[in-house]
Amino acid sequence: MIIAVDGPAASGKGTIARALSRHFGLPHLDTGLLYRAVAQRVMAEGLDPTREADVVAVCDFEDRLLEDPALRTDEAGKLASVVSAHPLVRAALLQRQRRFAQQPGGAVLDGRDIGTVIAPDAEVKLFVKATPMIRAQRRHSELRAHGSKVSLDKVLGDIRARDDRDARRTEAPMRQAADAALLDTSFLSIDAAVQRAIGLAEARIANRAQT
Ligand SMILES: Nc1ncnc2c1ncn2[C@@H]1O[C@H](COP(=O)(O)OP(=O)(O)O)[C@@H](O)[C@H]1O
Ligand SMILES: Nc1ccn([C@@H]2O[C@H](COP(=O)(O)OP(=O)(O)O)[C@@H](O)[C@H]2O)c(=O)n1
Repeated sequence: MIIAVDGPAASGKGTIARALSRHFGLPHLDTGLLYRAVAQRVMAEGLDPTREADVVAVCDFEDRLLEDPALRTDEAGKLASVVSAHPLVRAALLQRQRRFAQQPGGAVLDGRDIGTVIAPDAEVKLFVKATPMIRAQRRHSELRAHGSKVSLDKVLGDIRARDDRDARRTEAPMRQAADAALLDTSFLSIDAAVQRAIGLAEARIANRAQT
């Protein structure tokens, strides 16, 4: 069984995807980390992120890079959304994600285009959203907890710019798949959002078993 969880920054999709992975006993891939890893290599090697061919050249990296805490910074997230707009960068990361999705027994993946491009046949698809201000507050607390002094206004501005870039790009833009269930976490606690996601997933699974 493949579970696809998509949505914008700090909507709670990673929290939900990890909880679904535990609940159903499936391996989980945070696909945003792949783009963050590419961004990290672009920074480390002093490359120009707008030069598609140069970025493609750093798309082949080992899994252990995904554990680097530097990938979690705001800069890496922002640059990830610049490099992820290049069609050839997306193509270079596609098979890695499909292989993970199609492993025997299934998997949970979260990102922007899992339900639309990576695993369009996923049995369960969720699109997680929350208002930009609530997402900015969540990301702001997270960054503050890691020692950043960034202001809420700056985080909100970055989130809006990233939403815009991710939704407007021509290749695999962020959007809700036609058959994805929408989950608005704006006014839900983490526990409530997770319970709602498990309920939606189980309803989908039961529904498919009947048809
Ligand atoms: N429903 C929620 N209510 C409050 N905080 C949440 C909720 N869901 C997630 N968070 C917190 O918001 C931050 C971003 O969540 P995360 O799951 O990493 O989002 P995403 O993967 O969409 O970027 C984390 O600090 C997480 O603990
Ligand atoms: N499947 C995916 C996942 C992430 N991304 C890009 O990678 C960036 C960082 O993704 P992320 O999921 O780590 O970001 P957060 O939602 O955690 O802030 C996004 O803004 C997208 O531009 C993508 O294009 N496709």
